[in-house]
Amino acid sequence: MPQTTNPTSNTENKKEQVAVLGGGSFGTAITKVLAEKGHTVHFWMRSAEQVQELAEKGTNSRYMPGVQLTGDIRPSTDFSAVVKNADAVFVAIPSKAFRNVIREHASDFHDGQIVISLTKGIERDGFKLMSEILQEEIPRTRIGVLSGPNLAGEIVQRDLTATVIAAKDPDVRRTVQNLLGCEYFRVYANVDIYGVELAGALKNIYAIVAGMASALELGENAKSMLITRGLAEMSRFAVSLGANPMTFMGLAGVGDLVVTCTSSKSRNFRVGYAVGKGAQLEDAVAELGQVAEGIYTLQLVKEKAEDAGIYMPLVRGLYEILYGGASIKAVINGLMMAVQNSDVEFILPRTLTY
Ligand SMILES: NC(=O)c1ccc[n+]([C@@H]2O[C@H](COP(=O)([O-])OP(=O)(O)OC[C@H]3O[C@@H](n4cnc5c(N)ncnc54)[C@H](O)[C@@H]3O)[C@@H](O)[C@H]2O)c1
Ligand SMILES: O=P(O)(O)OC[C@H](O)CO
Repeated sequence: MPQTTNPTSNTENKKEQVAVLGGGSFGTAITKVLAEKGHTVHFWMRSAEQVQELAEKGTNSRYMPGVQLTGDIRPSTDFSAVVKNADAVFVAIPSKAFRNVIREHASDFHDGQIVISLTKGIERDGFKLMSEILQEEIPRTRIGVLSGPNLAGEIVQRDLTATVIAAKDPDVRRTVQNLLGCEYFRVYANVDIYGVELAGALKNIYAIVAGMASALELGENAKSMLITRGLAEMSRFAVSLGANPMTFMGLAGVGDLVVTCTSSKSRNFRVGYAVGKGAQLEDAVAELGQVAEGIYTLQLVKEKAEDAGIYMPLVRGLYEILYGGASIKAVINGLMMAVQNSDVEFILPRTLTY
């Protein structure tokens, strides 16, 4: 008989030793969730001042102003000490620095250790995702990625959300569900690491587009059209690179795309909004003071799509605006007047008449 009622919680409450690498907004948010679940969190930050502030006051005012962290949190600049005794390691280092940090400290990780990337970006050289970097630099570990509609500023307020752990090893998936799952944070599972990770990186591009549309007050219908065509475009791209299209139906796909394209709490959305209001890209990024991965992902995806012959009109249009000096109005007009084609190309193939 199919089960029609909710089973009781499958979350265990065993206390573990865990490590978080990266003292920015998301590293801080995940540290808070883990510490509130009772785990001992060894928290690596590169800034000695931030370590001191967290140790003395329980705050990270540079990245999470006004948020009090409680529980057994052990901040440190000593990478080796942080990683040494951890059963699982969560990595929240921006994509630009990710490989260097892992490579420099590769010998600190131990065989079979669980290492989970929280980073939503792509490496320029070779178009590598963070799980691929982990595989190359620390192949003795067990690798996974975590991605979903997870605005750090909401998680630290204990606002309800969910995420996805993608890993090949079922023990890694179960362990991460147990480590993080709680009354405000649910963890769903997937095996499509590449799809989950690509979805998290690609949605940042469309969040910039959506921020721009919001600044220009294009309307609610336009917002919906952009999100849906963004989904079509990102899944077309990911599938051509080997991801499973169904992943884009889940929290790491639609879920994350919707939140970042509709919320001014998203840094990528905010950059798009500022440019839509007339700011220069460099000024918008400087004003943000935090990472907006979509700026870099856009360049890499545009190049990759052109090399592979993948049709990505929103990516191309945004690139022309941000890096080619095109007017937003001309790009919108070009997009609206392009060949009208299939809605869902997995049902009705696109006609290649352009
Ligand atoms: N903030 C969110 O809501 C959120 C949610 C999910 C995923 N993410 C992803 O998490 C990753 C990290 O983003 P964030 O929001 O924490 O960024 P952030 O801008 O808030 O912080 C970046 C952190 O990285 C550190 N850092 C930068 N270069 C470093 C280096 N060379 N060595 C060591 N540390 C370095 C900075 O000191 C800072 O602590 C990004 O890929 C982002 O897409 C963020
Ligand atoms: O603030 P952003 O735009 O980096 O988005 C944060 C998270 O990825 C939302 O899930």
